[in-house]
Amino acid sequence: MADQPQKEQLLALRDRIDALDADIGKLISERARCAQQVADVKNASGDGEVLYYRPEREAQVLRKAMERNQGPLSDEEMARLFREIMSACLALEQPIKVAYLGPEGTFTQQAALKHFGASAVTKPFSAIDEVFREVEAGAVNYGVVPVENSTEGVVSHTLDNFMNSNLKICGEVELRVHHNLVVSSVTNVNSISRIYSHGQSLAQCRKWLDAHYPKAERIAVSSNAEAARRIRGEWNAAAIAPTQAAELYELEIIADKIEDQPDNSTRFLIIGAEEVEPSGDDKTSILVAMRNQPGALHNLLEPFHRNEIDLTRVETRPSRTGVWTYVFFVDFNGHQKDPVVRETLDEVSARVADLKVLGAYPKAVL
Ligand SMILES: C=C(O[C@@H]1C=C(C(=O)O)C=C[C@H]1O)C(=O)O
Repeated sequence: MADQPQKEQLLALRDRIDALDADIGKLISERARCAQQVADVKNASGDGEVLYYRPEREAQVLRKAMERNQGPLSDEEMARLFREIMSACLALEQPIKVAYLGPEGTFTQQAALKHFGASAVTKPFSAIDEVFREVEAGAVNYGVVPVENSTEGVVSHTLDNFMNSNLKICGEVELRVHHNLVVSSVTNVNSISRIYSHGQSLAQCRKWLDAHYPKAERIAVSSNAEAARRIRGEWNAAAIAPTQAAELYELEIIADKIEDQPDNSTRFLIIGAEEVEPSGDDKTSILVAMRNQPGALHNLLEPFHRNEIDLTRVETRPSRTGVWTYVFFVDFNGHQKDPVVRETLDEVSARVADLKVLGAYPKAVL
């Protein structure tokens, strides 16, 4: 092959790719037919509402795709391809409807696409409460809301919503978050005196802004995408926004990756009405209300420690009721149906004023 002219080599390789594509196409169709048959089976045995989307099964499919992978594609790249194949297959069973904290172009939309794939029908809402309400009303199957950022900490509004909601956490998504300084076609880049963004994004770029735009006024708005939309009519304004929002609103990126922490990332939760079965590598989130007494936190955490359950997060919020002083959000490794987790939760329940399992769900795969 080495002494073949380049043109012939390329022709031969392209023939080979065409043949492989034909095989891949056939196999994908066969897979899609199987998914349709799964739907038939689910319909035949289902009394009442049929569950087409199975988060635990999807996590297993993605993990297997990564384990099988021998390269040259990275495990993540391989899983992403399978993510889209599954998304398209599920859409044959039933297109999944997902509400997210919008508007279009936000990181939450990226998280929704990353988790459900491009065949999901996604709908933006302008507040976290509205996303919860939409899922509660059954207008959509799932919702996507941000919950914590690696630089700025917790998104308290999301946690507060769980106090008054019966929705379950069905999954989590992690997203590397990069910020850009963007301007519109009417901006005079030498006289930027206002910078719009979401409060969290402004905070995540604080040092960069101090160094480069110390005099500009920083204005917090409801989302990065809203910031991007706003500057289109202001000659002296810039926005901090994700690349997607810059593209959507036809803005120019004048500085990229301006976040202070290079590994800046945000975690999102998938909320839904149904509990999720164990996938083999899961997390559980609980909400605990406690009376203010000495040793209360130790009492809560001790059973986890004794049973060797890894806590991944402990967050405190004011309870907003006179009765309880503290409310804790605790995440830990394991599924609420694992025997050791069940025993631990029973023990903890007996020690606190109230305990609610917010959900057990597959750990983020991608
Ligand atoms: C095919 C199924 O239904 C859906 C589609 C899946 C797929 O394409 O692999 C996996 C889980 C479900 O979300 C199933 O339950 O196995």
